[in-house]
Amino acid sequence: MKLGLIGLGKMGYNLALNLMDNGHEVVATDVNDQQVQNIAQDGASPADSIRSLIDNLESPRTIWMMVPAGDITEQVLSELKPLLDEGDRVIDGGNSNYKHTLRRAEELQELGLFYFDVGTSGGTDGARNGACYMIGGDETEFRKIESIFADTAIESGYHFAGRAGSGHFLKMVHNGIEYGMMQAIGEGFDILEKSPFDYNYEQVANVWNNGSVIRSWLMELTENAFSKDAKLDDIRGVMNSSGEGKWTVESALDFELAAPVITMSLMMRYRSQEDDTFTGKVVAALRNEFGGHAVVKK
Ligand SMILES: O=C(O)[C@H](O)[C@@H](O)[C@H](O)[C@H](O)COP(=O)(O)O
Repeated sequence: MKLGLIGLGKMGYNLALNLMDNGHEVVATDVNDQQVQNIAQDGASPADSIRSLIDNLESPRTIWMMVPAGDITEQVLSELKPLLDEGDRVIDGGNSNYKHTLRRAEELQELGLFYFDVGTSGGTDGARNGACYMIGGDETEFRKIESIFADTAIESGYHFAGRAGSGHFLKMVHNGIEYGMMQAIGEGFDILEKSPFDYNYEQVANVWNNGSVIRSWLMELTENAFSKDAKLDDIRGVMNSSGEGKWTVESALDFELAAPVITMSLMMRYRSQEDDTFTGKVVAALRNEFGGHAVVKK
């Protein structure tokens, strides 16, 4: 089918190529003109603005947004809304907070538009060669555009989860799990690193990928990383985060349930942003006060 794609970053560009490989016609735009020219050379119809993208599609239009979650998604949507006609469909393929998705879906519904939240996993390689989609929205309408997901997903790699919001909620929890799994892998290698043995981490990850209980894509990526830099000497252990883990923990708190692994993984990411902590200073000072225990001076 013919569809519009807004956002030609690492994910969007690869998705455009994937869609075209699978016989879909893509009208694409981005704030970066160079990316628009590049994708035109790769076979898409270039649009120099959102308005021109809309003008190049017939209603009911399908517009796939592959832009960063938050303010940018909000801006693109407010630019899009007045240009769309009743029955048009908007897909949010970013990692949006599901609460924002619920609000946006309602706002679009009032205008007679359909909103699909599509949590997309698998990174840039997935976007290019077969992604994993977690999809929320109107089911009848979803069935009309199902082919764009079926064709660009890995085999059995898309799931219609239910009403609007359910796709992004599912992706959020997926990412919470991702935090916990990565933290556990990191801690395991840290214990190996402090051990009296001299392990080769690439080989360790490799053997764990062959038949062990913890074999996984994350362990394959671990193996890749160690194959490039045996002790990861070139990078610092600063772990950034873009929100999904925090929202997962917020949901657990809202539901008053225990999610200690995901919560601690998130806290460890925050901790990694600081070289020293005030908490540590206070505890060290207290040990010194009550027991005369030594403190490490600056
Ligand atoms: O499933 C995926 O492909 C990932 O979850 C991806 O969507 C996520 O955005 C990044 O891994 C960064 O997430 P953090 O910045 O929160 O670590």
